[in-house]
Amino acid sequence: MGYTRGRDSLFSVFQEAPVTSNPDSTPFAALLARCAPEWKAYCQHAFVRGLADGTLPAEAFRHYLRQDYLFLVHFARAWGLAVYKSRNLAELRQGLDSLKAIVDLEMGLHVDYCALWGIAEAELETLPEARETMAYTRYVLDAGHRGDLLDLHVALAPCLVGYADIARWIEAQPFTVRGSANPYEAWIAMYASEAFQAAAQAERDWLNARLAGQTQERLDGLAATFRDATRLEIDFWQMGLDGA
Ligand SMILES: Cc1ncc(C[n+]2csc(CCO)c2C)c(N)n1
Repeated sequence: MGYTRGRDSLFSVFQEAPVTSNPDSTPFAALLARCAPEWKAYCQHAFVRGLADGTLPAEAFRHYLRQDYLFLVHFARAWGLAVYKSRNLAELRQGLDSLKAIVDLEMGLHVDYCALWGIAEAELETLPEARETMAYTRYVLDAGHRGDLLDLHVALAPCLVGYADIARWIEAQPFTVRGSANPYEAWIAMYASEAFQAAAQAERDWLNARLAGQTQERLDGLAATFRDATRLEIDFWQMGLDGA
């Protein structure tokens, strides 16, 4: 998968913000702390544990991969919405670059990866959409429609930042199996890669810059959005397990 291709390729578009020095006292860390139970349930879900030790049933992973194709289509639309919600050229460029990265690169990589798991592109194009996919993707789009660019980014954060945290959590577990003994090695390596981790950090940095100085009332609303999106990520994992 392409995230391991290097810092100047797929995720370079996310890497403009400076690196944070103390991630534990940032506004984004405070937002995360308010959703700690949901974040833990998401990052340490049974699906994630199955990826880590390689025991996840292949059919659960296939169901997840199929629905993730549809997820990515709507995720691309969300970046299109970010373009629309932009107020200056820098924001326009950020949204457009992310949109282009998904449409021109990530979708193709996902289709290739699905093929390795025996899922043909023709099947992906005619898939019925699961309710969990609908709920999550339309929630994110609605958060962006009714709010501004910050609301949209907060709704998208569990996706980008979450998968980075998940990969790091997997790497730290004693039961994790790495290498060819684990059929999910490529998935783990992609999200654990330096390029992907840097992209997630760039998003944390962007959020920290925007969250700083917001009123308590505004932060309450954003925490609710972040919590909802995290709950919908939990449902997405569960959908994978239930599909097996
Ligand atoms: C349900 C679900 N949630 C998160 C991701 C991860 N993800 C999807 S797009 C993207 C980032 C940048 O374009 C990332 C990290 C996923 N694949 N599926």
